[in-house]
Amino acid sequence: MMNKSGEPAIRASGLVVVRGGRTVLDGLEFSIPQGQITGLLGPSGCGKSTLIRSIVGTQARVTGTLDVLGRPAGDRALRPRIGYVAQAPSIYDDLTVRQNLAYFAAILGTPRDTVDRALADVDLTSHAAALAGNLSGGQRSRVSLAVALLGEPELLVLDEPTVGLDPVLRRDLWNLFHRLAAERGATLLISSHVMDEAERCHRLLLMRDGRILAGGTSQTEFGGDTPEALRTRTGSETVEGAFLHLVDQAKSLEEARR
Ligand SMILES: Nc1ncnc2c1ncn2[C@@H]1O[C@H](COP(=O)(O)OP(=O)(O)OP(=O)(O)O)[C@@H](O)[C@H]1O
Repeated sequence: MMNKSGEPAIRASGLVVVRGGRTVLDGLEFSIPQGQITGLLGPSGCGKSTLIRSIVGTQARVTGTLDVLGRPAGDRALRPRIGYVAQAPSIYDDLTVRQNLAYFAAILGTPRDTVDRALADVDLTSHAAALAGNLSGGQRSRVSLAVALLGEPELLVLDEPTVGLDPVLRRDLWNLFHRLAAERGATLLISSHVMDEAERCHRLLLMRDGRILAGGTSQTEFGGDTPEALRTRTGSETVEGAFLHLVDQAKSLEEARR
């Protein structure tokens, strides 16, 4: 299932994205290790979704280097190897949960038993016969996640998967993410603007205003700071504290340059 070990799952160098005349990603340098959970954190509008879309190959006007599982991002051969869950759930409201999964399984050509496994993974077995249109927001996003799990992708890219979920479901989903990494060797890239989720990740990439604030290749050789390294390096008790410390540091550097 995994690539040659030692190779990063994702590697970016000089990555730039311009949208509507604005430089939304400004020369990113980072790498993401295989088989681990990397959290992509930063405030709303900092460019997380743009970076995620670049990685899964749906973003226009991407320049620089962006390699995913050993191939250039967007390469057709990558499609079955990546599971992507966007912020808005992409499911059919007039089909049941099971019908949604069976439909996507047929398109992907995955065996039928993958449907039951994906349902169990996201804890929706008891809702298999419910119409997707009648589900809560959190349940709908779990159906989207189940669709992404069908093909047992090597890389799972999840854009804010825990938004709007209650604490119990959030915990259960994070347990699932850890099982996918530990037992199936999957690589997960998970965006969030909730800093307390950072502690649940193996590695972190912190973003602000289209730039990497921490976790880029300048800090560590192999991409991503651990939450602990970030806290230690900044003398903070929490990742949120570390983030604020780095924001202030970046601001005073900018001011000193002026
Ligand atoms: N067509 C466009 N023209 C100009 N700016 C744009 C365009 N599309 C997006 N942007 C800007 O690009 C930036 C990055 O957007 P993006 O959706 O990647 O942010 P994000 O970090 O995912 O935010 P959120 O967490 O709120 O989804 C935002 O500041 C947004 O306003």
